[in-house]
Amino acid sequence: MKVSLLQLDIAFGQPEANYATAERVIRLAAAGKPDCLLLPELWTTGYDLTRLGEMADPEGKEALTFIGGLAKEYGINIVAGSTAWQRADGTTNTMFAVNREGQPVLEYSKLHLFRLMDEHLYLQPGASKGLFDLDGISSAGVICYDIRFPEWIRAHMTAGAEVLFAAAEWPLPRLAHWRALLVSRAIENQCYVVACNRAGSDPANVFAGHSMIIDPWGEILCEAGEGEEIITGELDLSKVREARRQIPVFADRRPELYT
Ligand SMILES: NC(=O)CCC(=O)C(=O)O
Repeated sequence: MKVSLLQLDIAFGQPEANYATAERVIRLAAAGKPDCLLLPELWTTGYDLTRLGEMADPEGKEALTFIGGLAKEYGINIVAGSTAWQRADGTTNTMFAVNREGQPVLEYSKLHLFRLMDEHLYLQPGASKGLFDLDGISSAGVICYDIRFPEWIRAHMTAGAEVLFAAAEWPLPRLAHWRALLVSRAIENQCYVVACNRAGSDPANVFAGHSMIIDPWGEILCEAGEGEEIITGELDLSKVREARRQIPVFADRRPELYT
């Protein structure tokens, strides 16, 4: 599977401008004929939390239609990072994915809200797993701060996932954490980690970029710099099976002792 990561800069609180950027960059990336694209977290609005309720997309319909249309036009899978969805009980930070026919295959709302960036004041947390199937590959999706919770990622891996897609707006001061956490999630779960961060800044943060693809042995296959960039890498799923065969971590677990 060939995957392209779209490390976009995001205009603060300007969905129209961000849709235009996303369309331009998706068309550019799709020309390279990847099997799958990945976008960052909250790419339609950025972290304009005080206005997020006004800008949130009712049940994600606008974003789903937009991304679904492009996926179908190019015949590619799109793991569409996350956008703000308006629900009956508030706003969620929701990741979604569509298949080559433009049909939704994933809807996952960020489970752990990041207090340092005030998410808990404006967002409702999700409550279900981000498992999905992409061209027959068992996959999982998580959003930014969720990568700090290894037990949550493990719950997806014990359910069979082989690829972890992460969408983020991760600030530059914690770049070292971003890299170490992602590499750790890949090694401990013997899976591919495909992680797309944003570039640029907003009134409160400078973001780290450094989107990357990591293989099941923890080797970084490709990594962006800090600016806007598209990076592309190939996943070879036989490497997941080989790593899990050589070091049978999943068979050796003793979960009855872990609580
Ligand atoms: N958008 C986020 O969830 C940021 C998470 C983060 O920066 C962290 O250190 O964790």
